[in-house]
Amino acid sequence: MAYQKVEQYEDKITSGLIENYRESLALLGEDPEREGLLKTPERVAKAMQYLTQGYQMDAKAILESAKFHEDVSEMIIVKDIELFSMCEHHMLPFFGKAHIAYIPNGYITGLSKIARVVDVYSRRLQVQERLTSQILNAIKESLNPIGVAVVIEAKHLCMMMRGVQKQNSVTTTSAFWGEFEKSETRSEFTKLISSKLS
Ligand SMILES: Nc1nc2c(ncn2[C@@H]2O[C@H](COP(=O)(O)OP(=O)(O)OP(=O)(O)O)[C@@H](O)[C@H]2O)c(=O)[nH]1
Ligand SMILES: [Zn+2]
Repeated sequence: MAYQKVEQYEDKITSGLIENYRESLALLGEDPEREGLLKTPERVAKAMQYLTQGYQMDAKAILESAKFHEDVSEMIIVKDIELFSMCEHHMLPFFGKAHIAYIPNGYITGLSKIARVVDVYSRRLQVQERLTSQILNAIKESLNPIGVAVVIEAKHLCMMMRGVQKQNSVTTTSAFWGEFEKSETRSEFTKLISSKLS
């Protein structure tokens, strides 16, 4: 019964979005009834729901679902994690890579969970700075590590295909906590994320 109610609620949201996109097409000067656009409002509604599904996800639950006791005290780095998000100002994509490190304090998490946390926060309307700090905070609060570092490099379509129209600028944001606030730990991390696998 409860499940049915959730389903009905989700259907209502989807049909509301479809109606809105149909109207938007007309307002933009298109004919929503022409063949190629008939299913477009539905496709866009589904795409937008997919791209914002992070609101329904719990980063800490994901990290804790594969939390293992392990006496490791070395830096663990997962780098070059692709990310696709949408800027909250223009609802246009920004995309790039995240590099994440933590130093465990008795607990590690599954490596894939680190990449999943990136998806949880990037599949929302975002600014790159907040995305960076939300990832850091989730790891910090779930694993209670000795330190966490997050660096994100991204290109923003709102700066490329409109507005200032700069095609090559890359924005780098970073957040460091704990041991990574020390310059030697931070530089070891920076050195390791810049090295290429051969
Ligand atoms: N700090 C930050 N700014 C962002 C991000 N994504 C987009 N922006 C910026 O948000 C700003 C919004 O500025 P506004 O002046 O309100 O919007 P606008 O008139 O569309 O600005 P222009 O893009 O300069 O044409 C722009 O400078 C964007 O480049 C982000 O992730 N972080
Ligand atoms: Zn933007």
